Amino acid sequence: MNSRSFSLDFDPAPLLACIDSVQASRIVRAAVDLGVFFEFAKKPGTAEEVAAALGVSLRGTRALLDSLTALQLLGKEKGVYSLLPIAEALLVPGSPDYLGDLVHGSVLDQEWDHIVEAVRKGGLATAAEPGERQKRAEEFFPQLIRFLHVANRRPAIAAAKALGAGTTHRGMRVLDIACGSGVWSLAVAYADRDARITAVDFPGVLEHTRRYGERHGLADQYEYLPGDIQEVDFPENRFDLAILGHILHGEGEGKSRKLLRRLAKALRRGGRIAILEFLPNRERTGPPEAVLFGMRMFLNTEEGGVYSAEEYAEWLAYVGFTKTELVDIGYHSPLLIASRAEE
Ligand SMILES: C[S@@+](CC[C@H](N)C(=O)[O-])C[C@H]1O[C@@H](n2cnc3c(N)ncnc32)[C@H](O)[C@@H]1O
Repeated sequence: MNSRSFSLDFDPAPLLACIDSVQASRIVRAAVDLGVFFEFAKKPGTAEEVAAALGVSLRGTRALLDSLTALQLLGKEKGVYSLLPIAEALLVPGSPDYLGDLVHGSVLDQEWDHIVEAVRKGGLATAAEPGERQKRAEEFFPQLIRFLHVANRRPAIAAAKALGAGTTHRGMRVLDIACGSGVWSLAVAYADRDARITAVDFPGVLEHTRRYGERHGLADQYEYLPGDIQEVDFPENRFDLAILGHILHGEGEGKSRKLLRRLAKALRRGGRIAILEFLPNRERTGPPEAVLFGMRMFLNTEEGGVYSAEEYAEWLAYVGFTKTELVDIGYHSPLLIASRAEE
């Protein structure tokens, strides 16, 4: 017989959370597939009414609707369920910020199924000719920027405030590098009617940027510079602010440093660089979102990775931006503002 023992000398929660983590996404995916949010967009209803409308079981509908309520996507009062604003904006098909198709498994997540192979081989991303890189980007990024336009919108408002848009820094000339939807510069344009934005991205993505600008009534503050950020000519000595929102992680150290050197020339006296990035600590032991994002970069890119605030500060100092300030904008990606010390 074994000796008497029953203790567990550690907290199993970190692993249990990993094992359980699939639940929420599968519940939301099922609700999207069954048309639950579309049904509630017509009117609130009881489980009985929704089950009848969707032609599915009452027991399953109750479990699903209660789960969605616990996940804070539906409200429930006296047995009647209704969409909360988050579900109305993000999960009803046809909404401008619809993300339901992404919950359903998207191009953004395909690489995770090949993680074992990637770790064995040292990566999955294959080198691409410049034209091919642009083609891949123009296919992949329109979907990602739809997600980022929602995820980054509130942090962008906080960042624009921290950058003094419309207050201490009126009428800034802003270069939004690899702008995607333009979410970070749109917040600056919204805060300051006199701000002027030059948006840089691949031409096929800039078509989307233009539409976001129009949607928010801010398009008249924009001009566009299409091309590869590593090759396009930036006008020299022209800008007050260069925004690098979630781009350096994909470029990796060598290309990021090269880009920063070119941006330093594009900025005029007093100009600043704003970096929005996942920032792991230097040992890369946390925060978890930042470190795990490094795994995503390993899977999706040839050279990308995550870098600490100290590493970015070193790269920035090398191109003359020796003053750096880290601002908490209530997000997994803080705002790093860099300027030249003498200014
Ligand atoms: C992760 S998204 C970030 C978008 C936006 N800055 C944000 O934070 O929401 C990366 C963007 O960089 C663009 N991009 C990536 N590599 C690029 C390159 N070499 N030249 C131009 N744009 C590029 C993509 O098209 C995409 O819009």
